[in-house]
Amino acid sequence: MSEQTDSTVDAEYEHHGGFPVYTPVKAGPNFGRFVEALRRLQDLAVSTHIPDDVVDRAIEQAEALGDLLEPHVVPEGRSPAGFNVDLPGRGSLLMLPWMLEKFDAESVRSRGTFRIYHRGGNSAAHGGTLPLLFDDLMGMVVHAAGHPIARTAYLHVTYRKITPLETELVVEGRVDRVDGRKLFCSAELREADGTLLADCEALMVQLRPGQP
Ligand SMILES: CCCCCCCCCCCCCCCC(=O)SCCNC(=O)CCNC(=O)[C@H](O)C(C)(C)COP(=O)(O)OP(=O)(O)OC[C@H]1O[C@@H](n2cnc3c(N)ncnc32)[C@H](O)[C@@H]1OP(=O)(O)O
Repeated sequence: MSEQTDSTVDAEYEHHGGFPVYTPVKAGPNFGRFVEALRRLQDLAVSTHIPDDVVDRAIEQAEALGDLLEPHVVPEGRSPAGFNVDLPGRGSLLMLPWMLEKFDAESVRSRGTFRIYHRGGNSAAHGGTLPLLFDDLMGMVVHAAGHPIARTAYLHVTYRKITPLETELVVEGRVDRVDGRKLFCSAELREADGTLLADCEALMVQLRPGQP
């Protein structure tokens, strides 16, 4: 997405608080592969015990990669990262690398796995990675249901069972109730066979004009 300068394109944008107007920045053909290569590095960074000489070579190569990328830094909203729905995690390295499979006013559903770099204790997904999944989902739920951008006021996650790594899981959420600016949302994380792993209740609050 990039900042939109033509204010006539979306007159509704006055309702999106202080958010800038975004338009899609399409990822190039190899951008998904680039992000996946970085995710693989994250998996390896938390699951290897490498000898010092390999650490030194890895630092050299990682720093060289940083130098290659640095000149291409752009302002928020002008990178393809995070806004390409045909890529896992919409092409964002921060987001869970999941694929959207339903996005409409009724609900938003996505499917994917927690990876090695999401590992918490004893091979379960780290407890902090579930709120990340749910919070990002709630942003999409609000948008899919046709509401202006809202911010998360609270996000209550209930952990029902250990969330496994490298296992295909499904998350689905929806807006349950609207009360003025308040959108009460819920979501569940399940295994492929429907077993409930965690659920979430969130309050999303629509922003006032200019609100950050
Ligand atoms: C065409 C379009 C294309 C768009 C295409 C792009 C899509 C691109 C999507 C990007 C999507 C970004 C999604 C961001 C998702 C995050 O926000 S993630 C960041 C985590 N959240 C934050 O940082 C939020 C920080 N907190 C805040 O900014 C403010 O506290 C809030 C949440 C905006 C609320 O503040 P406020 O506006 O001053 O609200 P306030 O008047 O105090 O309260 C309003 C109502 O909510 C209630 N309330 C507020 N907080 C709570 C609470 N914690 N518990 C219970 N009740 C509460 C109040 O009691 C009040 O109720 P009523 O009296 O009206 O009944």
